[in-house]
Amino acid sequence: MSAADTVLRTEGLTKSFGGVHAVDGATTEFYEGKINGLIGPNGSGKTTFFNCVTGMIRPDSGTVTMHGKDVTRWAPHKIARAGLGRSFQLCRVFPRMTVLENMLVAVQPRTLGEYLGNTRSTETVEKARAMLARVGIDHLEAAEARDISYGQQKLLELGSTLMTDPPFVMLDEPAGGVNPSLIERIALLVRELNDEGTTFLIVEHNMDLIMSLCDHIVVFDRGRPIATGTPDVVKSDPKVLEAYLGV
Ligand SMILES: Nc1ncnc2c1ncn2[C@@H]1O[C@H](COP(=O)(O)OP(=O)(O)OP(=O)(O)O)[C@@H](O)[C@H]1O
Repeated sequence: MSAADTVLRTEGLTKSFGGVHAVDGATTEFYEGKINGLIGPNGSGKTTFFNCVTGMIRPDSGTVTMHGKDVTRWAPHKIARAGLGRSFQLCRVFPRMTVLENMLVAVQPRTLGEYLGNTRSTETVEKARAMLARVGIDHLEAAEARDISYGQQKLLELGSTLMTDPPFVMLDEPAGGVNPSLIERIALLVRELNDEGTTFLIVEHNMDLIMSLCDHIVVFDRGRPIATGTPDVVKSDPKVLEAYLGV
């Protein structure tokens, strides 16, 4: 694939914590219009990589290019404005707000009236309801977020991430702690959105999900990629087996 197809590129990305090289000179490419996956054994640096790319932590060195723009060390909100939506490994919702309110706070007020009145336009509320229906939790709109299941909270977080129509979405362990039927729903939604043009980068432990969903996979070990390619290519790479099984 050519540089024009690249949605995200890192070069020599490095982040250490004390003596631990969490991300160690990682040069990677992820592609526009694809469902990209990032996998690797525990502690291989996936979340640190994710956080460096999304601006949550500052890399020590290296560069991050998104949609052709150098976004290295940009603040998370600025990266979000440049078209990145993201979800968190540990689900982030506002527990005492209702499901619908959680969806609405994902969108900035668009008029002074909305801002001052702390209200949202009918159009925004309709969009929030439609998105809740899409992720399958519209029947829970009046419930407080803390009262719905963890899997439903993950769907809520995903729905709120999608409220701003980001062209590129990064998901950190969307299936973690989620029951199989909700995992299937997440997979279906990712596929549908991808068909509609949204690019994904998914960090995930659930190998079946990654292998069935992704077009392009990067495998991390000790803070850097050791294999890249289609699911079939990485599945049969001896370096990947070695990293996972320690053989
Ligand atoms: N804030 C931190 N302070 C110190 N060490 C850290 C910190 N964050 C990560 N590490 C270390 O960096 C390494 C990479 O961790 P990271 O969480 O990025 O890996 P991971 O591949 O996401 O792991 P997992 O699959 O278990 O979530 C690990 O050795 C971890 O202990």
